[in-house]
Amino acid sequence: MKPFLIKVENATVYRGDNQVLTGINWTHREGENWAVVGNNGCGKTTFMKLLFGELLPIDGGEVFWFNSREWYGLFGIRERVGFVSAEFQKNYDQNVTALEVVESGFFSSIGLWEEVQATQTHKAQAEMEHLGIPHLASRRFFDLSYGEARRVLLARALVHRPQLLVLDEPCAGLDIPTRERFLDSLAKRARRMSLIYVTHHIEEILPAITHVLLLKNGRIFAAGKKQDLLTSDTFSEALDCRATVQENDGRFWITGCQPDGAR
Ligand SMILES: Nc1ncnc2c1ncn2[C@@H]1O[C@H](COP(=O)(O)OP(=O)(O)OP(=O)(O)O)[C@@H](O)[C@H]1O
Repeated sequence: MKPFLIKVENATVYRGDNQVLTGINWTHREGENWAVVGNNGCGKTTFMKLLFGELLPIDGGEVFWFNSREWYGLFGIRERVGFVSAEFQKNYDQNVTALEVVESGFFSSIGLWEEVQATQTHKAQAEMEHLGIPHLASRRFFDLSYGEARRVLLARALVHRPQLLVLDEPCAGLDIPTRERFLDSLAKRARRMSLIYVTHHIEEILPAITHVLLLKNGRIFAAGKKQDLLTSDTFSEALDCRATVQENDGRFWITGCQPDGAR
């Protein structure tokens, strides 16, 4: 059996007084790429925060990283796991430039507290070029449109070549050409890193994604191989609607949905 990247054992997670996740058992092994799908409020972002070490389980639940049963340490996790989340968009200083945001990816920090080497600046510029945003480099991050800022954060996550990249709805707010450009660059990277990709839109699930985790009301509804789970019946039950799922050229689409329950 291949080594695990993340193993979650019996994790129950509270946020405030809300029990958001209950009894989660899940393992991500090397060579797998996962999509995480579920309705609003089912606990996807909470689950991502658990995987990134930002939230901890209670009642004896545990999370382990990189095939070790020791506490990996937040710094160790940040070094090897890239995270793209809309929340980062709010946390940056008003005067920081887009290039500086990308450079901060080398230090897994929000903001720049260490001196940036010339080679790091070149890599950050190359990453922006690759994502089609070199023209944003000297703009204030704070002034960028939502979609522009999202692409800068993608460059930030990719620049330090993480072993595992966690993306929480990375394409939300992107126009279709930008989304497809991003997915294309992600598909190329997926050969060299593992992915966990949270989305509401199954058409974003790339051929490189091998497994799907369906969350429902804070519990795992189903987890397994993509081909087994991306079906109309499973989706209808997981999302509480009558959905029609179709595959086209390695991508999946919901071509019809009646929001009146699965049955
Ligand atoms: N800081 C918090 N304090 C209390 N409850 C919270 C907090 N953050 C989230 N929740 C609640 O936890 C539940 C799950 O939230 P979460 O953001 O994980 O869901 P999600 O599946 O990512 O939703 P969406 O698809 O809408 O982004 C929601 O009911 C939410 O209201």
